[in-house]
Amino acid sequence: SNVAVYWGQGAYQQRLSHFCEETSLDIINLAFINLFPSGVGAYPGSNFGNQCDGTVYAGSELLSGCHQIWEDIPVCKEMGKTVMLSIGGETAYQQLTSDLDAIWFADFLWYSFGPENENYTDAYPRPFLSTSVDGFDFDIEHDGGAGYATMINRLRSHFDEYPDQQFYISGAPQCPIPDAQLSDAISNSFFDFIWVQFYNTAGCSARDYVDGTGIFNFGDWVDVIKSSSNPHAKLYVGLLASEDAGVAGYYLTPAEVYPLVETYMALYPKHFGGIMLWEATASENNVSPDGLTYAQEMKEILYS
Ligand SMILES: CNC(=O)NC(=N)Nc1ccccc1
Repeated sequence: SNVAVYWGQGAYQQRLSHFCEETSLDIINLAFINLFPSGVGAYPGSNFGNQCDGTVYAGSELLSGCHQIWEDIPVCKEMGKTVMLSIGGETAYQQLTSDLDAIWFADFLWYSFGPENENYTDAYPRPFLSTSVDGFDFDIEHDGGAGYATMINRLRSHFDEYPDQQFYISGAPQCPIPDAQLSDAISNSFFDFIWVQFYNTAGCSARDYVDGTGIFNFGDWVDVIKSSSNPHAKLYVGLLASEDAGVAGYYLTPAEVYPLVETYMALYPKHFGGIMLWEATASENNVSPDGLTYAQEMKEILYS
């Protein structure tokens, strides 16, 4: 099973290739396309922290100088990594106000960040030049609901145009069921991976499992997946990669993670996909007494 990490919002983070050389990482979510288009024809905005050179496409907040990323995605692919582009995050403006918006946004993401198509190079920018991402992740933290199923179904119709290539859709709901932002999309469009953020909502978190409080609801999420558009989607346990990576109190030490993973990997072998971590730099800076980063500790647990 896999270790997935978010990269792009880490403090003083190293460039992407540094993490793609990390054998413990399988899937890397580039965070984030953080601003949605203001309307059909408008560009979305992006933010990758300390990366890129600060230039944007005229009249937009879409970064146009992400040289480290366009140089490193091919390295990541050579290393066998799956590179996803993550939409959303914590920032303000993310709303799909109509199906036309959803379709425009999906087309923009596909022609700008998917496989290069010479029929569209003058109509859409190529922020990562000719290199393509392997799919799109939805980290929708508010204003979700309608529109996402339309957007994802549109993306999947584009995926179908490349039958010999694998493209993926993933989502990062909070642990309460139904997730206010993504439950409609999960029911009505095909997800390959669902990584639940079991680290910022009391009552259903991984911390609850360890403390014997609340009800860690991985099993209920398996039921959500079984009745979704893709009953075979893989479900990941989302965790914080260090004490200070998110809301205080939700971090689990590797020793605390071990029994949770052993239990749920055994209970749900068909759906258990692995572990998702927020986020890459926090993991890098969280080295255990035996010298392993948190992600390396997670990989050891998955293969124990
Ligand atoms: C998958 N997305 C996230 O995990 N976002 C996230 N953890 N945002 C956040 C970062 C720092 C403090 C609180 C929340």
